[in-house]
Amino acid sequence: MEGIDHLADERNKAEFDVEDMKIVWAGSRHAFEVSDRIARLVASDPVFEKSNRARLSRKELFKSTLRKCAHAFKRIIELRLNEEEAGRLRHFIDQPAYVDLHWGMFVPAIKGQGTEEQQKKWLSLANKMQIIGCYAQTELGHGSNVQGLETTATFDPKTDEFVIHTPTQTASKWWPGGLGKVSTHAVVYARLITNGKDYGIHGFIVQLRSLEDHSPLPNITVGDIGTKMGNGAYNSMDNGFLMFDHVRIPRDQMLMRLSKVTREGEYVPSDVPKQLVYGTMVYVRQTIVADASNALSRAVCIATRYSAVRRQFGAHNGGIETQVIDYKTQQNRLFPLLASAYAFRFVGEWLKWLYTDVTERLAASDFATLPEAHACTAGLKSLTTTATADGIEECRKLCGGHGYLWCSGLPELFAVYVPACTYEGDNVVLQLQVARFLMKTVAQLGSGKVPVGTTAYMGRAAHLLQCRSGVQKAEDWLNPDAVLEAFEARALRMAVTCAKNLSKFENQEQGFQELLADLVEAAIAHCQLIVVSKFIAKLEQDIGGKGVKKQLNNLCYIYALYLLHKHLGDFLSTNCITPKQASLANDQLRSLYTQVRPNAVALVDAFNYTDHYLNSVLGRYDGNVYPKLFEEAWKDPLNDSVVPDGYHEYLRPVLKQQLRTARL
Ligand SMILES: CCCCCCCCCCCCCCC/C=C/C(=O)SCCNC(=O)CCNC(=O)[C@H](O)C(C)(C)COP(=O)(O)OP(=O)(O)OC[C@H]1O[C@@H](n2cnc3c(N)ncnc32)[C@H](O)[C@@H]1OP(=O)(O)O
Ligand SMILES: Cc1cc2nc3c(=O)[nH]c(=O)nc-3n(C[C@H](O)[C@H](O)[C@H](O)COP(=O)(O)OP(=O)(O)OC[C@H]3O[C@@H](n4cnc5c(N)ncnc54)[C@H](O)[C@@H]3O)c2cc1C
Repeated sequence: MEGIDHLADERNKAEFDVEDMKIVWAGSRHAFEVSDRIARLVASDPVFEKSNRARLSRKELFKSTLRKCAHAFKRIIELRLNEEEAGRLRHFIDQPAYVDLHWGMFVPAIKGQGTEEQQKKWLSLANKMQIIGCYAQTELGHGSNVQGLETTATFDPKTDEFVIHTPTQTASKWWPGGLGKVSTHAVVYARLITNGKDYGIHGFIVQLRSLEDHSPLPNITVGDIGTKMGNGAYNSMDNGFLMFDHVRIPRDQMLMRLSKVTREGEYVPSDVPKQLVYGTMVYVRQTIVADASNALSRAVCIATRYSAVRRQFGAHNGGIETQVIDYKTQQNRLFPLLASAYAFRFVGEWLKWLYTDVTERLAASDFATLPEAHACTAGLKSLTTTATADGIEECRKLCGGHGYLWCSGLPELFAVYVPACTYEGDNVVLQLQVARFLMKTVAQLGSGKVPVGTTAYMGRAAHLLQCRSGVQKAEDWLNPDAVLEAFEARALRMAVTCAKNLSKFENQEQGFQELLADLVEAAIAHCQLIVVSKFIAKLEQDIGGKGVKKQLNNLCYIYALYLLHKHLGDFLSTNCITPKQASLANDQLRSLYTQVRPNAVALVDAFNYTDHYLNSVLGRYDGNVYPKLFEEAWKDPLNDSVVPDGYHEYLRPVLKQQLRTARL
């Protein structure tokens, strides 16, 4: 059976050019070539082997992670990989590690919040990994409420130093990745106190461990917070705790790009918005949105290939059974996830553009788009990670019993991914930031201030608050204007209803707390509109390749109409559409599933994932699932011996006892 492509028939059915779709998925031919080359490099290197991760103890897993990171760094230098190539290398190695926080948060925090002088000093060390850093913000007692952090940094003018201190147990840093066992340094967020006054949260570079023997420096207590969910999974990461007992650092280790403390201890506030201290989180939230499509597409690739291999029922007169992918229920669960993976890819591309744009504006002291960038990164991070985590679990169920096996690749993917709903901001807390932004925008309607960017639609409130959908037949739901109008009207009406309900309260903050659940729903409706509109905008671009646009078109409308179906209550209760129009949307959705069906396997092939990256017996490229499931089963340590360890101590006596009882 080796060498046979069990999915060849599926691939032959495709009505579009997979190679062209690979370019669209990657973003450009260049991006495709880099990804393809680096993925193969990783797959062919035995050090990056990962199929045995579940069987390693925590210590073995951690050590193997250190080995992989060291080897990766060596390869980066040997092969002179540039930043883009190094990023792909880390991605395809596919093992959470301290380097994610070093490159993903420590370095960006210094870039964003350090002065030029500080950047010169610390980045030259960090870039060569002569120091390794993490991002130490969250404490045992506070994560979401950043303003509630308790760690203090008190300026001592006598010595020109800050004294970093953990005043209570709840003030202990708790969770930072890379902190537990690896980082030599951290950007520590603490309350700045000078001349007896508390100036709130600021970032400080603090050395934690000796660069000679790696032992913690005096008055620093540091360690790993313990094993996390899932075998393998995120346990390769040393999330840590950290306590300071009056640790002294030089004044110039406060990150001083935004605000400063002078030699005399005077606090010089920044002339830019103080929220820029949150800049690293905005950056990482943007990367998390881009990454959501990776995780979801991976799960969808496994579930789609396996659904084409797996057969149940439907055999007549000894014929073959039905492929489970042909069941409409399977399609109704799987294809919206396939469409979501593509949707998140394109909204991720757009968000990257928005982030670059706001960064350029900030450099030119234009802060006008910062609130929108914050709302978009927060809201889309929340929306895409929630949908991806739920989607991975749905893919596991789509694979039936075998999806529950570790070797399906899905349990570990879920366990690694699901904390994305919490880190970089709890997903509910983040949607509430969007809700605050929306309430402000609604309050300004009619004031002459024209909403722009992703809230531009609110400027057409007069129309959107009273319009009725013109859809009369199922195909009308393929009209971008009809879809956009329904999503815009729903989002606006939900936001306006919240604003109206809010205005009934004398105390606005009390009203906000009372209406939290409705506000989150309104924020989600707004974020879904962004994703739908960016997918539609993508279709308006010049996309070449045989049949590619047609497939993307189908996926775009599956995504939109699936959301419409899922949130039908919103659309009906806001009178944006009628029950008849909802039923037509459903008809159209079923028709789209039929059109996608012959292309499904090719649409996941377009992700161009190697078997190494997928690490899934069910998602193998060749579909040769059953013999490989046996191979994996035989590798399990329980099958090392025919009679298990413990038989003589614990099984035999029980069996014998039962036998004796039966004879009596
Ligand atoms: C070469 C190899 C490369 C390898 C690269 C690898 C890359 C991969 C990296 C990915 C790694 C991922 C690993 C995960 C690691 C996880 C890390 C973490 O989790 S770090 C900790 C994250 N913590 C949080 O996210 C905390 C969440 N809380 C908050 O963000 C905020 O406190 C809040 C948003 C809840 C606001 O709280 P609140 O008290 O209401 O607000 P404030 O008073 O502080 O401010 C209100 C004011 O500010 C505006 N605001 C808030 N946040 C921002 C922001 N980020 N940007 C701009 N503006 C912001 C807010 O809208 C209010 O505005 P106003 O006008 O006053 O209404
Ligand atoms: C795997 C992982 C890695 C991490 N890495 C890092 C790191 O590198 N560096 C770092 O500093 N931190 C890190 N964190 C911490 C992370 O950022 C926080 O856990 C996260 O911000 C959530 O904060 P919390 O734990 O305080 O949750 P809480 O705020 O305690 O949330 C608990 C519940 O309360 C609800 N809730 C909280 N506030 C509100 C509100 N205002 N309104 C309504 N509901 C609310 C939430 O929705 C949630 O349901 C990591 C966490 C994890 C899980």
